[in-house]
Amino acid sequence: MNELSIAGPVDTKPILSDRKGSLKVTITPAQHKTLTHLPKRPPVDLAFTDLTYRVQEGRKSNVKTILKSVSGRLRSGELTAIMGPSGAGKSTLLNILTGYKTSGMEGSITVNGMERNLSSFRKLSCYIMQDNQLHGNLTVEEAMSVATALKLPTATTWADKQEVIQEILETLGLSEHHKTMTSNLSGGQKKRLSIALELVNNPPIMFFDEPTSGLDSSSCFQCISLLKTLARGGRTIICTIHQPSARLFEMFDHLYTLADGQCVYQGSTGSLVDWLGSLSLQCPAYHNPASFIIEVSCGEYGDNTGKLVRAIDNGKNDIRTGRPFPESKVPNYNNKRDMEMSLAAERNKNDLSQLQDKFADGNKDANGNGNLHNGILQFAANEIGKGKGEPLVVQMEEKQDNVEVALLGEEASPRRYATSEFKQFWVVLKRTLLFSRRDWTLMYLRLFAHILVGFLIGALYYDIGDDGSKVLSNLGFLFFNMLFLMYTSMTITILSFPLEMPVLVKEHFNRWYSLRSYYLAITVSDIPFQAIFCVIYVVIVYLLTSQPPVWFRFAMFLSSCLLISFVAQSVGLVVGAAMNVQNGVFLAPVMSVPFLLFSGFFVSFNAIPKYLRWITYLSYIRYGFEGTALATYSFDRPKLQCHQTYCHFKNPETTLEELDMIDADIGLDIAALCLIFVVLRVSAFLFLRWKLKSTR
Ligand SMILES: Nc1ncnc2c1ncn2[C@@H]1O[C@H](COP(=O)(O)OP(=O)(O)OP(=O)(O)O)[C@@H](O)[C@H]1O
Repeated sequence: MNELSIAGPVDTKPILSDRKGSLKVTITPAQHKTLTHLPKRPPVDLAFTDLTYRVQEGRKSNVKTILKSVSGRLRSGELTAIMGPSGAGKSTLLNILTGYKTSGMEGSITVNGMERNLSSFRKLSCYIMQDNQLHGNLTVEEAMSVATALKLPTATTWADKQEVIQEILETLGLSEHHKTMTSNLSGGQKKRLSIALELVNNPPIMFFDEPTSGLDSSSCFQCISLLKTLARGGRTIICTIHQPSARLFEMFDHLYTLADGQCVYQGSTGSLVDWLGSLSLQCPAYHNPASFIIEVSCGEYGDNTGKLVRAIDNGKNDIRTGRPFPESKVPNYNNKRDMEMSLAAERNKNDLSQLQDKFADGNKDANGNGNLHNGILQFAANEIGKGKGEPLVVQMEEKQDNVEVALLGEEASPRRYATSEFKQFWVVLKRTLLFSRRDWTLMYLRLFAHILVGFLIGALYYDIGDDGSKVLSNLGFLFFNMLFLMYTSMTITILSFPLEMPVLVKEHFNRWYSLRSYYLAITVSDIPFQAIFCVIYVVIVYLLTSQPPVWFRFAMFLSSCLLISFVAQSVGLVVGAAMNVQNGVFLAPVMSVPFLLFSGFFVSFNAIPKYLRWITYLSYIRYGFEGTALATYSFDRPKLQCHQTYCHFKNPETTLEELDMIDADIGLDIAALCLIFVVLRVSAFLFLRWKLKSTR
């Protein structure tokens, strides 16, 4: 006999059997799950009035208006869908509301009736972008630990953080996957993890860009159910969505529809069909209302956009309330009954939030979802009917006060981030070191390449270091070292760094850490690995090629090689920060060619035309090559051995004269490399900052 056990929200334990008695379904009561350990945050209503957004296209005079004086109001405790045909301006509106885009915008955005302060608003909100942007090399648990370490105040104890993680993972159905690598999660699980990470500090406003994209219908349902549960907990949940199924559509509380940058509908999803009908736009029977409004917006039933925009006053009206807004901070009730009704609805939201666990669990069962949902709504409706009017005035006033205090508190706080910059640096550093350890390409392939090439070079130039007849080959060896160290450290950074960008954009925007802490952490994190690989390579080639066995010469040789690899890594960072992988992989080697040509190996300094000599001063390869050449041949090195009748370069000074390095100073070479290193690292930071701003 098959037995199917469903951990459901129902308190009874019915046993269902088919007629033959072959299937037994046991519904066991679920654990009571609530997000009780999350920090308390105020409910937030967001309103925007006469919002216009313009971009400049091509020439300066060509201005395109994407949003045309739209208004709207998004309430706490509601799940809002922003819908519209492709190109209507949904993502643009979302980007403006989140504060992701700020330039080119006109109009007003208010938070709980007060003009939005972007800085404090960003602390109250989070933006979950379409493509999840997760680090694949972390387990769910590790990702959550990083989020709690960065997003919760440092004073929060380890045990409390663990409680928060446990609670969120359980509520979002991820606890059994806590050891799974993020890269191995399914699409729906990745989406839930993205939400879980942002839920850590319990932001009262959550924005989602197409949360259901790429998910199958069951995962879509789970995802929207989850968003609805979050909304029922008093949060303001706003998402853009492309034509949801009728089942999904019903789950949204509030619909905001755009067409050609204007609002064509704002109100409850349930009122949509009637409202369109009142404007002589009859939704055919059994037709999905979501599809119908999109078809109407696309002009499939004639040009109705103007009519709809006028009827809804471009978003100033709301079909539910029929009242214009934004409303004043203290609601302007017409009479006592209006006030009581409104407050009862407010309280009802709180009642519903107590049921969020039941709703969430119910969604796990694809068959039972709808009924459960209706059941909860029915329960809520009954609760409204019970009329607990008298104490509500006090409740509401308290809520108003709390909102203001909380918002003012956030605004008054000078801190942009929950933790100190040092803590951010430390957490990001530990996370980056963990990635590096797990990244096969970054670690083991790189180590293998250094050892393999080291032995290959050692075999090719075996024992030539002290042979007066092979000095030219030895110079070739010195130059090749520069080439190898430069390319390995540069390309790995060019390839890996741009892949980090989307995660950086998301986490930095959602106030996980400052760019400075992040940059410092990634700068520091790769230095030890690069240093170890470089030391291994240099030891192998130095010994196999029989370079002078003198400690101070080895130290100078190694220092030059280390600095070259650090500088090349910095070039990789600049290129990786400024451009994408394709452009970087092509441009960085091409841009290195002049530096290689002017390194002093192909043409000595005096032979270079005077007007081109300045390039040699910029060539870090020159300083590295000069450093290793001086470490090998300078400092009164005794004459080399000569096994032939005549060795022109038997005297090391002859080699230095030939290279125009007789007066060169290794101290200057090392100082120049250090200076170039610092300049490049600062430039990479500035490029990164510019890139973060320009992507917005
Ligand atoms: N920087 C820009 N320069 C020029 N046009 C832009 C720019 N950004 C957006 N647009 C245009 O604005 C319009 C709205 O874009 P948006 O991405 O907001 O649409 P959308 O409703 O989200 O579309 P979709 O559903 O296809 O993602 C589109 O016509 C788009 O081409």
